[in-house]
Amino acid sequence: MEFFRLLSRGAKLDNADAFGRKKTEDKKSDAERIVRELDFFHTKTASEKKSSEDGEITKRERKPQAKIESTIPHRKSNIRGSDIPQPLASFEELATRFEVSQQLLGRVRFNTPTQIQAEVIPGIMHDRDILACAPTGSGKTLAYVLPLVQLVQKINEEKKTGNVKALILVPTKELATQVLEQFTLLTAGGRAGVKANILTKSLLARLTSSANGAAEKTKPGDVLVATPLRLVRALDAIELEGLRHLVLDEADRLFDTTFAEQTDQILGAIRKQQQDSLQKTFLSATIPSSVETLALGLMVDPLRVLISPGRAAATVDQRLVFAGTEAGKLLAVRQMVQAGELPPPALIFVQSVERANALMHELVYDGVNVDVIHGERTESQRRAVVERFKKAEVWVLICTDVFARGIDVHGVNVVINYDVPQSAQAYIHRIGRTGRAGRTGKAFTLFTKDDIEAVKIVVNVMRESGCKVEDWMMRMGKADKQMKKQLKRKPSEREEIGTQVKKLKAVEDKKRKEKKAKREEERLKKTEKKKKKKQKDAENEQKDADEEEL
Ligand SMILES: Nc1ncnc2c1ncn2[C@@H]1O[C@H](COP(=O)(O)OP(=O)(O)OP(=O)(O)O)[C@@H](O)[C@H]1O
Repeated sequence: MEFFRLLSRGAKLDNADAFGRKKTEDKKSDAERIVRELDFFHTKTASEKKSSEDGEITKRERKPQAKIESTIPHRKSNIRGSDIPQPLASFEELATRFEVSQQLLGRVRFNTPTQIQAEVIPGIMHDRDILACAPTGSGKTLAYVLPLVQLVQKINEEKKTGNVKALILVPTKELATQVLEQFTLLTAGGRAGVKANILTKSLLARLTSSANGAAEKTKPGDVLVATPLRLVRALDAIELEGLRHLVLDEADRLFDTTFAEQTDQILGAIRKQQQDSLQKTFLSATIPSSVETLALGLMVDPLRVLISPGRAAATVDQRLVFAGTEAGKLLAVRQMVQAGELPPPALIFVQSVERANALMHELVYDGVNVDVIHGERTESQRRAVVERFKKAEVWVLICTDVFARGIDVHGVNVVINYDVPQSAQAYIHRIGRTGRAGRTGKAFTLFTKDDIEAVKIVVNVMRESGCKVEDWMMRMGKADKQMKKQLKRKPSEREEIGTQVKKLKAVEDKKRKEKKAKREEERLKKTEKKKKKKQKDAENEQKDADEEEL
């Protein structure tokens, strides 16, 4: 049973009303009921999987459901599931425990695994399904890229088919590029016997013509990194038989309303074509309980790794700034620029494309080295902007939520939420663009008197993350549930950015036009005067000539 059909009956908890669900229904019991019905990957029949630690091959019967059997409370992370593998103390340990080659280990640029890597890497090496939640910037990408390179290398050594062995699904093209970069690094650009590709427009075209017999055979690569919409278009052209690993990076985003239908189609196609058992890894810095229930329902005997769930990265210093009005927000940003409180690289998040463009015009007017990224820019424009931002050719990047997830730009110092984000998840991901990989960063959220409800959500995250919360913030109370849903669905209505400036400009323009008209009038008068004088002179000359003749 496809999860989308089930979702449309009620498990799409974040946007339940859009699916016609009664508001009063109990989310949790609904999701649990759906999970009971779900058998997406036919996992209820016991399947045997290989597991190899210390070179030893063991056979294990996989269990059908998300059964929490043990927890290890002494670990800093909260990891649950049966037969929990030992965490990884060092990358070197991979050589002895899982026969990972020194060449591959040599390409890892770090000495010690992060907490999430310590748990997820052995989990994937043991062929376990994993649901992982860990803060932004904690190294979740390497946690799956490293073991997958090793495992796919092994598969290729045994039998090279050219089919996809590992599929990585991500919500944006920028994130896909970033993930591919990690694969490229660890596979030495494909020289290590594993070829990774992004599903680009041109690869999609080649795959489609090759499937239609119109062009020579094209293979997608051993590892394919794709965004949902493009992958849906490629489904008929890709052989998924032999697919052994599936990763949903930013899993909660892939299950939300924007992508749910496409993710469902992809999972349906995998189920149809893929014969062997499939190892699944779902990760995000935010996994709401509804998504957790749903994800666990798609897994077999999963490991659930929860590191500071629902919290923003502890390395981000979070501040709230009351700006009074929309015009006050612009003024606040201008003051920050002048006071040097926006050391580059910096990101400014707004809630819409129009607002991103408007804010950019304002800051360009002030001489700030700024650019903009949003969903209405072309793919090549987006790529170029990210490149320029990474090279510090752009100091301040204004973005919509397209840039909020997964993007890892070295050393972003400050994130400004020019518009208060619409959910706790959006807030956590946006501010997580700074304070990454152990570095510190600052996040400012500007708000007006109309943002009080949305700010309550931010205050709650701040409190949960252990941030200093002032008394006045505590007195705001909790956000209303209904309000939260409403906010998630639709951003707040706001006065246009730069309205005040526009008014001033309009007055100036009017004055300028009046001056110009006056100058023109004077010029015309002068010309007329000159003309008349010329005419008079000519008449006088004629008169003189006539008199001389007489
Ligand atoms: N073991 C490690 N030690 C130090 N730095 C690391 C380690 N592993 C990864 N990093 C670095 O940490 C940064 C963040 O990693 P990554 O982008 O994978 O984070 P993430 O957890 O996926 O974040 P997000 O939730 O925002 O997507 C990257 O620059 C990466 O190179």
